[in-house]
Amino acid sequence: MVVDDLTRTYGGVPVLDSVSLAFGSGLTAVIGPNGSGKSTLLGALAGTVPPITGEIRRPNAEDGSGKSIGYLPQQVPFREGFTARETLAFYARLVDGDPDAALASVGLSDAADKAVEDLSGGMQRLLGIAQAMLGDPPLVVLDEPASGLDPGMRERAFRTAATHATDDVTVVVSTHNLDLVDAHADRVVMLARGRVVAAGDLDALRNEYSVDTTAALYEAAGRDAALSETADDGDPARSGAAAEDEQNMSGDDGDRDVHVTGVSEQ
Ligand SMILES: Nc1ncnc2c1ncn2[C@@H]1O[C@H](COP(=O)(O)OP(=O)(O)OP(=O)(O)O)[C@@H](O)[C@H]1O
Repeated sequence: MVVDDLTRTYGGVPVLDSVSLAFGSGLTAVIGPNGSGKSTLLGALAGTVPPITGEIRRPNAEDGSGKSIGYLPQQVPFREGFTARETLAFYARLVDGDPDAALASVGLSDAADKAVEDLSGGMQRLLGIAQAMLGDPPLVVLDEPASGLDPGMRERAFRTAATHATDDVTVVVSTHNLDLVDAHADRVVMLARGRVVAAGDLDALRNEYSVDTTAALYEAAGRDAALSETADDGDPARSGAAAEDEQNMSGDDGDRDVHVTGVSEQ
């Protein structure tokens, strides 16, 4: 999947600013501070947020007829009065999926006959993940799948997402749970103020920044982005990377505002 020069504004204010990315198969985690544009990017990937400018090219379902995108939005409005199994069965009929297998994949088999309104918030989240994955779409977009879940359930949600992310399937999740990114993600996109500040293979990025964890990467890339912004404030014509190199005179690769490996800003 390719995102090419995507810009989205609200009220004239850019929320995503010239974002270009290429997503490979596997699990990509989109991270960044509150309000950095993660949900907007995921909505754009899922097709619910139309870009103002730019383009998104998505993978198609294998035979061109199945579900091509599975999407878990931040809020899932399930219809009250139906059980978890009935809810998934409704969607499963549309895409030739198996509701019981989907419930089992997120550990909800025992809750199959509970009405959705009687499920806890976390269980509803897991049901949303199962619904997004029904029909095995080649692209699954999960907006904060671990939000509101206890540690065990968070782990399960990410494991389910990672298991689903095969050579043929691209799974994109947004999250603030950086330990789960360490444990499960193949690639990372970090946003700050609507811009990509780091993107690529997680191991390669950790190497590049000489850090061991995604939390440390988050700090380092955030610091670099802030430096770039300060430099840009002084002279908008200068790139952040160039300004930073001038500041620290390090003479390294000068590539610190955008990292290109696997998931890449193009
Ligand atoms: N429908 C909308 N109308 C107006 N502004 C919006 C809308 N959706 C998002 N925004 C603004 O866009 C910015 C980015 O929001 P977004 O939800 O994409 O960030 P986020 O990184 O997902 O944040 P969080 O981590 O808090 O979920 C915020 O300033 C938000 O107020």
